[in-house]
Amino acid sequence: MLDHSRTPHPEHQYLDLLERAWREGAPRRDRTGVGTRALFGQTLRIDLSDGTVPLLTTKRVSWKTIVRELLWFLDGGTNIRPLLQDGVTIWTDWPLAKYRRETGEDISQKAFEARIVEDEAFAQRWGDLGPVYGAQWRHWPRYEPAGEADGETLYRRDPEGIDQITALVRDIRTHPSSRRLIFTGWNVAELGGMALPPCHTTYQYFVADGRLSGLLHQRSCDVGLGVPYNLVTASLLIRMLAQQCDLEPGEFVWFGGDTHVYENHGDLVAEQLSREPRPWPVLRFARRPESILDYRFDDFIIEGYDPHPSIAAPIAV
Ligand SMILES: Nc1nc(=O)c2c([nH]1)NC[C@@H]1CN(c3ccc(C(=O)N[C@@H](CCC(=O)O)C(=O)O)cc3)CN21
Ligand SMILES: O=c1ccn([C@H]2C[C@H](O)[C@@H](COP(=O)(O)O)O2)c(=O)[nH]1
Repeated sequence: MLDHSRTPHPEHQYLDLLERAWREGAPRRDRTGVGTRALFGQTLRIDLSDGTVPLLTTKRVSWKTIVRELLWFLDGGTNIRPLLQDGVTIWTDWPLAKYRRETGEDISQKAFEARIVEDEAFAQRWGDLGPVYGAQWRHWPRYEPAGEADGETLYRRDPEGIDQITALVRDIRTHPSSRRLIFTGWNVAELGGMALPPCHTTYQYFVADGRLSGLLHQRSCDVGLGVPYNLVTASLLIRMLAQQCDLEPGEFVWFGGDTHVYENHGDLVAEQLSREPRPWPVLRFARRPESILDYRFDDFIIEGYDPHPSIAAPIAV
């Protein structure tokens, strides 16, 4: 293995984490039954001020998938249909497993995905993940008193709920020194209805010297597969928020809770640690959209991404 400790490329922080989790992580029998090696409470610090984004170069990471997923979150989406219409299949496993379990039908992933795309009613019934990220970010449930009956107060659910994203942009603009610039998907009351409780749990922002920094608390971190996506999502958000609030990007601080490598990712670890990082690409925006909710796929221009080839690894469901 190469010595990743001496060179300054920021990707070495990720590679070191991958290596340490694999070598020193505590063996655990996890929910999926696959088994992991886990560290607890890990930090990465990534400078975004030069316009770069932490798209790993020691394997190809599909930034287009990440952009589409982020736009789906921001649109309040919780059904996999719009993702599949854009060719994004990373969320199919959960609805598929549920469908197979409840119907006993041994449908292939391809056939299931085709059916979700073709048949809207089928998608309504089987494509929803419950009140996951999009629902909490844009429509956190709120209840208002709606009269009384039999001496009990009745409550009506506000159909719009609380839009944490719009509120965040407003607060960054009006109160940049606030210590409450936070949004979260961790709605305790609704965790039970989610296909998967949020992994990239809580986002916090900080403005100083005209720069916007962001911190992500990720409670559960699949270092091999999920973290490379999560680093990009959080960085894109910082860039979008900065653009909307007329700030420059600052630093991205990643904080991982249960930070694990799956036992079946050994080949990925060995292959990836044998590779030298290349310069990170730069993100440019094609325009300045009206609001944080108006970004389109074509607004994201990634320049200078020249990664090593992708590395296939199994996902634990
Ligand atoms: N065990 C696990 N790890 C995760 O990272 C994860 C979950 N579950 N469940 C929810 C989401 C879904 N995410 C996923 C799902 C699949 C890939 C994946 O297979 N990525 C491949 C390429 C896939 C593609 O481009 O279509 C990769 O090489 O990164 C990554 C993240 C992240 N999350
Ligand atoms: O954005 C994501 C989503 C999921 N993950 C990983 C982390 C874990 O390996 C699983 C979730 O399982 P839990 O038992 O709910 O923790 O998915 C990720 O790294 N990033």
